[in-house]
Amino acid sequence: MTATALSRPDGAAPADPPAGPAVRLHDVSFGYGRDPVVHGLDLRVEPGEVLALLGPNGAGKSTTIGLLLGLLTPAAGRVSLFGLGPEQAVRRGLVAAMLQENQLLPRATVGELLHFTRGLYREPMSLDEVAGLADVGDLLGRTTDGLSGGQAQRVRFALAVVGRPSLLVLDEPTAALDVRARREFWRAIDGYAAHGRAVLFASHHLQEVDEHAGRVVMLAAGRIVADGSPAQIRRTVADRTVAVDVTRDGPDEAMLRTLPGVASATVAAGRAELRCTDADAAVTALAERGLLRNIEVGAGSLEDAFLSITEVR
Ligand SMILES: Nc1ncnc2c1ncn2[C@@H]1O[C@H](COP(=O)(O)OP(=O)(O)OP(=O)(O)O)[C@@H](O)[C@H]1O
Repeated sequence: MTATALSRPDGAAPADPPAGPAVRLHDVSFGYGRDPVVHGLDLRVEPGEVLALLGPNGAGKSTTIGLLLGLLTPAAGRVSLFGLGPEQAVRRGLVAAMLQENQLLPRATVGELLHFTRGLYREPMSLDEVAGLADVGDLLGRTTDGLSGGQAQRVRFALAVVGRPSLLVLDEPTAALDVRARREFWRAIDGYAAHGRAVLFASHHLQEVDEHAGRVVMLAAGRIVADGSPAQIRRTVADRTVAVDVTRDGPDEAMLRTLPGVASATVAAGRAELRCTDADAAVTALAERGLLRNIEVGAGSLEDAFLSITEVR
C-alpha cells in the first residue's frame, strides 16, 4: 500500500471536513487468525488533536492504524472517520497516511510524483507550498531511486499532505531519521497540525511523543491501557528519582535500598541514583544521615510510565 494509493481521492474533497470526530472506533476487535489481536477498542479523536499511539512491539498499533484506514475490516465493532466509513473518507480526500511499508514509485522524479498526486485533489497545496512545508524543494528534480532514507521520508510526507487531508495518519514516521532530520520533520508536522487538522501517529520515540503529542493512547496486548496527555500519563507512575553525590567510603547500594521510600538504588562514578516510591521519605532519610550532597529530584519520565504501565499486563 502506498501513500498515493491510500490517498487516492475522487476529486470531491470538500474544503471543510464534515462535522464530527476525526476518528471514532467503537468496540472494535480484530484478529489475523483465530486469536484476537485488538480487543474492544474505543477511541474518539477530535479535529485538531495530535495523538500518539504508544505500545510495546506487537501491541497492535499498526493493526489499529490498518483498521481505522479501512485496510483491515473489524471482526466486530465500527470505525468511522468524520462520520464516514474509512474508504469513503479516504476517497473524499479527508484522510492520508504514511505507513511503514510505503514505497515510492521508482524512476519518477519527486516533482512528477507531486504533480501527479496534486492532480487527484480539488484543492491541493501549490508545489511551492508543499515543497516548503515538507522541505523537498531541493529534491524536485531527483528520481526517487537515489534518495536517502530521510529524503524519501520527506517525500512521503509531502505526498501525504499535498491534498490537505483533515486527518493525517503516520506509522512510525521518524524511524529512519537522524536527530536533525527528525527535528525538521516534527517542525513540518507541528505546522500542519496547527491548522486544526488531526494527526495520529505511532511511535517508539518517547521523547518525541512527549514533545509533540497532545494526547497519548497506550496499547498493550491489543487493549487501551492508558489515555491522557503526556503529563497525565507521566503522573500515573508515582516513582520519582533522587540523585546525590556519594563519597568513596559513603553508603553502598545495599544500604541505600534499605532507606524508607526507596525502591531501588544504583551507585556509579560517585553518584547514587534512587528510584523512590516516596521521594519525601527518601530525602528525609538522606538528610538525617547527612547524605544530601548535590541533590536532584526528578519526576518520573514518560519512559518510566510506559515501562510501568505495560510491564504489569
Ligand atoms: N499480517 C499479519 N498476519 C498475522 N499476524 C500479524 C500480522 N500483522 C501483525 N500481526 C500480529 O499482530 C500483533 C500486533 O501486531 P502490530 O504490527 O499491530 O503491532 P505493533 O504494535 O504495530 O508492533 P511494532 O511496534 O512491532 O510495529 C502481533 O502479534 C503481530 O505478530
